[in-house]
Amino acid sequence: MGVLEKIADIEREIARTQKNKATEYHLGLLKAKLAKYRVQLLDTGKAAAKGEGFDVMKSGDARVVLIGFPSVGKSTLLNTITKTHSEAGAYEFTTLTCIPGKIEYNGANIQLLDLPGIIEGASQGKGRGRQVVSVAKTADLIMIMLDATKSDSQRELLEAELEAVGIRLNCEKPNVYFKVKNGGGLSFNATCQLSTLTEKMVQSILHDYKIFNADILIREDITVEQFIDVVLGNRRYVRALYCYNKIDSISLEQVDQLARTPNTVVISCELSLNLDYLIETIWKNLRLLRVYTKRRGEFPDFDGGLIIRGGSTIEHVCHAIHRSLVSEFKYALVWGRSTKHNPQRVGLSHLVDNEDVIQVVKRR
Ligand SMILES: Nc1nc2c(ncn2[C@@H]2O[C@H](COP(=O)(O)OP(=O)(O)OP(=O)(O)O)[C@@H](O)[C@H]2O)c(=O)[nH]1
Ligand SMILES: [K+]
Ligand SMILES: [Mg+2]
Repeated sequence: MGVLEKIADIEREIARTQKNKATEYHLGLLKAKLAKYRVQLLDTGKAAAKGEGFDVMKSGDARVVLIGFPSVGKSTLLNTITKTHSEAGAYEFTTLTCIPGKIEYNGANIQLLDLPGIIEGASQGKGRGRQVVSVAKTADLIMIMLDATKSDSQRELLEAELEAVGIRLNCEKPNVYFKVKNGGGLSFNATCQLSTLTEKMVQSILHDYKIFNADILIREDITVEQFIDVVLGNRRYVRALYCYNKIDSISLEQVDQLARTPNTVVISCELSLNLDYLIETIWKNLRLLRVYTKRRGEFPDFDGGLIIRGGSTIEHVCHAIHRSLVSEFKYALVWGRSTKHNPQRVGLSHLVDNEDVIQVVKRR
């Protein structure tokens, strides 16, 4: 009998078994068996050819990726906060590919990706682990979804899997200038006190990587690991939000404690608890800005607006309006948080802020 038939058999048996105290144990065994076969399905790639179903096109203003162990409620969340349907079930590995959904908030379209659950060893390729973590690398925000009823070790295990593929969560790229050259030896400088890293360590690390000529300028107190990250260069620095689901099944005290953890939101998909706050927090973590443009003598359209990344300038805004606008740009008038007085006349390099109103004046 093939894996698919075995799965179908067990699913049938689960369906016809009445749920009660006496059958609880039997059902538990069936679900465990089902999960085992579904992992086999993932490993052998029978569910989909290698990588198939994981190359979802980026769309919208930003991408949020759901990462978590099986059955924490990732698909249920997608079903609850987007119009897309992704199969959810009480057994592990219900989801086998990448399912995209869309959150509309504050005028922005945010892509939300549901993925198979990952297990310990995912980064080494267990289950669909490798594909899942490589999708995580493309995220603007990783949502680490956890089951509030399970032990907190799940959180560290997930972090370790993401670390192992070069994802760095909630930290900035180290402020280091590093450039490999063709000759001239190693030139090492630091603009600050270093508490662990020394010139000698840097030399021996670089020798290990067969780098003998390079300029190194360290601008902040970093660790050895951070320096190795800089040398390897293929690290992704991604923001992460921790989301504990199923708070309907734990005590109020426990909810309260989890909710106080940094970068954390507690929810219940089943009872629709705190979902608005989750979406608001996603928006904040993405650091997107909404700005409004207006023509001379007219009011801005506050229902429209442009969605841009935090840290954007007037030049970025011009590009978002029209490709050729920068070449015709004379100055811009800005009303809002980014200005000292309203309106303020600014140039292309002016940093905009959320809810700014912008009027671009062209050269004639
Ligand atoms: N009590 C409770 N159960 C929930 C909640 N959200 C989801 N569930 C249940 O958790 C189980 C797993 O849900 P899924 O959405 O399939 O979980 P998943 O993380 O997508 O699972 P995989 O795709 O298998 O990795 C289902 O039986 C859901 O009904 C919740 O807020 N509270
Ligand atoms: K599931
Ligand atoms: Mg799922």
